[in-house]
Amino acid sequence: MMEEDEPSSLPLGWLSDYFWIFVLGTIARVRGYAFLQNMFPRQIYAGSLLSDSPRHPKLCPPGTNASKVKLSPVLGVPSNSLYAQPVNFKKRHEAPTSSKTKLNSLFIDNYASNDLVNILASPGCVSESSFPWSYIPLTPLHAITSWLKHMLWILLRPVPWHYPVQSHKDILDSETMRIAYGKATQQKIVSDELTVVSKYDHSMHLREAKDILLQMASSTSVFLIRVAAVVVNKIFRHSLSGIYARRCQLSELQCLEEANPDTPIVYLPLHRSHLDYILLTYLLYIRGMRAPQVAAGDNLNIPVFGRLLRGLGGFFIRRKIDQRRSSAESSSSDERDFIYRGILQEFICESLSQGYPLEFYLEGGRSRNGRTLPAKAGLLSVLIHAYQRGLIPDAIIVPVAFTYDRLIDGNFVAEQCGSQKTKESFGHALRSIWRTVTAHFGTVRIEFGQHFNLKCFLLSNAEKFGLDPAKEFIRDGYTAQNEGTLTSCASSSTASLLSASHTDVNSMSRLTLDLAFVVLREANRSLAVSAPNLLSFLMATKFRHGCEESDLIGAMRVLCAQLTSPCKRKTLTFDDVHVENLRQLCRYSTSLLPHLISYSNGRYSVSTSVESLIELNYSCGPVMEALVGESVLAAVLSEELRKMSVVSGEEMDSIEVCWETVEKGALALATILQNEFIQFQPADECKSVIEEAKRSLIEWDIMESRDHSILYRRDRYSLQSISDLKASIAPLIEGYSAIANDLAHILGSSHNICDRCLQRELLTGMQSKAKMDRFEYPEACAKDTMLNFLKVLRKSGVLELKKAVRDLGSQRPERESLDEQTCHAERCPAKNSKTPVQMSQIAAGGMEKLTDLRMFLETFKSPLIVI
Ligand SMILES: CCCCCCCCCCCCCCCC(=O)SCCNC(=O)CCNC(=O)[C@H](O)C(C)(C)COP(=O)(O)OP(=O)(O)OC[C@H]1O[C@@H](n2cnc3c(N)ncnc32)[C@H](O)[C@@H]1OP(=O)(O)O
Repeated sequence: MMEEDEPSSLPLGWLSDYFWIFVLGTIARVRGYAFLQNMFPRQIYAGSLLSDSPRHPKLCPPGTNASKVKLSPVLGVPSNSLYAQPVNFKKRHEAPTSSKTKLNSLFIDNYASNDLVNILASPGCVSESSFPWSYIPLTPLHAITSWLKHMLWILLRPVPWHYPVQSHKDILDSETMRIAYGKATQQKIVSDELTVVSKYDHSMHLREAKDILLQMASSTSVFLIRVAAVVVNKIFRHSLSGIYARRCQLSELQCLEEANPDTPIVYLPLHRSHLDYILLTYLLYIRGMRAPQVAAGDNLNIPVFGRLLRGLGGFFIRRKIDQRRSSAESSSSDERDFIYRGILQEFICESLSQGYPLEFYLEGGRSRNGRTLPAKAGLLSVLIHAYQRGLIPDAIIVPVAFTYDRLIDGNFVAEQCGSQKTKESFGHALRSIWRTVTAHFGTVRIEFGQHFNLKCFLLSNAEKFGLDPAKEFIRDGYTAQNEGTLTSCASSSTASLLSASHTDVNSMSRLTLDLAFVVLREANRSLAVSAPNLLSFLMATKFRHGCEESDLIGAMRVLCAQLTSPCKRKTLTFDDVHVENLRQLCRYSTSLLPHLISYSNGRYSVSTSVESLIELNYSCGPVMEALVGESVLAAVLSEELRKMSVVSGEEMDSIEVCWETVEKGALALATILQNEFIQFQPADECKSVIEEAKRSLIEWDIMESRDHSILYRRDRYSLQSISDLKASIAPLIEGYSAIANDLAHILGSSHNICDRCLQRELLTGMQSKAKMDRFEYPEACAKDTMLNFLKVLRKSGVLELKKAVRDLGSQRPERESLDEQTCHAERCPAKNSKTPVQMSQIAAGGMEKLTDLRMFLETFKSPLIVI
């Protein structure tokens, strides 16, 4: 496979190194070194300058003398080639520090293992063995030719598949659309109280369908993908040190695609950055695989870029499928946009049946808190439906996860502090590109989770949800008769966008959701943890008040050992966990997050502004998720220990706690935190997560297992570990507790408040408390924390939402028409508009539940005294 990838297979033999070396070697002898060096500035990195061995470059960390030896202008030479710079270059290239200074190759040793491949570098880039170093002066020219070859290598990658053009006519005339037109007509009859439908109505639906399809459809162009791949490579080699993927996973995917040409691959990545879909398409193109069609929110359909994305495989979908709907809560059949749903379903089914791979983001958008979001199952239901209809023989589901050392999209702090999301626009896109080109973001790691077959999943899980696998998922059972029931609301085998509301089709929708959770959990499991993640986690929990470097390195070693232990098996983006390497990684991570963490005189410290802490919390995400079970268990355990010490009133060497009590407390806390962590969804998964956490704590020697209890030694290590683990969820507990208190206050005095006002009041309340230093963890004042807790309150029957429809068409004054549903908030934006509002109020018996919840959360706030 690799030989095939070599750029020497290009029709560019005459550009070979040796040809140029021969021609220019002669010139060099005549004109001398200086001339060539001035002509071709070269790219040399601080780390590699100190290297005298290409395999083991001796790298210099930032802050030391050597890091002041910086780059000259960037030519875009693959960083691998820099290994070979001879030591004596050091003196000649002491250039001043610039913002372009990269630590690019600083940690290349951490990544360049045999198992990993950097998809930014072509396999044939210069290596020591293939280049005669006696011709060192010609390196710049060599760099240009090898750069050219690299670009051509990317541009001329073999494309294994012709991308078929999708026939709009077939979609518009399909059986599904016929049903959709019928349903839309019925809807019109009911809403307009008509008795007859004119021909005009039918052609109106057809026109509407055509418009929707035009807005939605992609038109993949191989030429555009080729050009985009070159541009992507060029841009990201400036701003990233590397994009690493596992060789074995890539080969496996390639084999999978080659072996199953008729079975579409469905990529389901976690969504962290706009880079996700760019890198995935780039990677697949570079490896000679089919580029997928990617579901993009229609907010990205902006001038110029919208067209470009279409050509690169993007198709545009609404973020809210029924825009006519006034709220997500109502799902009466009247408000469903059947034509849109029909087109979306048919478009996806048609692409899948033509063999296009599909990519979409189950979370429905980028995570704002660094953790995995709950799934939205609409598109997944279309996939299952396409299989049920026999349009595809099966589908290969591939969970994907990206780890960024530093997020290119900026951060989500403003949104978390209550600002509106910035609307995508042409200018915004240009600014983002500029930011990307002019800054450095470390490395990206792509991990593919364990792939599986859709058919296999459905057949083996159907019974769990009371479905008959033979009836539902044996393709041959699908007949035109079933098609009839597609829209008849009766059959459970119709989990599609056009079928009965998924709230009615319980078993099927639960199975679909289960599939979504399996994918998200698998992607989450495979997510690699980077050094900045680890550093952020430690600085946000254990070392909030700063620490000595040696303490940090010690804690990081323990954390790495815990995460890679047999019970966790997390992947780290680096292999070497020796002290010196960890020291370098910490400094490197600090250089990527300078506004959050600083290092001076051997001490690390954290910026304590609310904004910084929120951003730091984002960066902790993957570690928090990996340890969430242990953290919940630690919180409950520490409360039990505190209670026991109070009761006994004496210091004991060890304490035995009843496991059942601890487990019960942990499950209750996990249920409250279920919207924060995908690990606790669905609720019946919580128990296994807590069981697994128990095993981890035992394996890490923090506690011991007895028959029905756990033995806990009161030594410094155990107490400190419990306290550290608890600290990772402490901001959430503090946030929830503050919201519960404020809510009792707000809804106690004003019984009705529109939901938006409630959210705003809660957030501003928390923010003003944070300003007055009333929070131990100010990052608790994040919008997502508040929204997630409100969801919990609604689910547990504390709060209820009521829709208030304002009838402003009448002549009555607005206040009267609102009746008792008036929002009492002073600044209610909906007060003077016709917007229907959601009113939040305490449900019957909700106040008591809220009080219980407040008391429960309060118990976890008391700190554990570490002896
Ligand atoms: C070479 C280098 C360069 C490469 C350069 C590449 C560039 C390449 C292109 C760019 C590409 C950009 C990519 C950006 C990335 C995003 O923009 S991410 C955002 C867009 N994507 C997504 O959101 C995908 C996931 N979301 C979904 O699937 C959502 O369900 C939908 C379809 C958007 C609808 O969401 P919604 O309106 O909130 O409604 P939801 O409650 O989910 O349900 C809608 C219907 O789905 C069905 N449904 C939902 N849940 C279920 C269930 N459990 N069971 C059965 N049916 C269900 C039902 O029919 C339901 O209707 P009702 O029963 O409620 O009436």
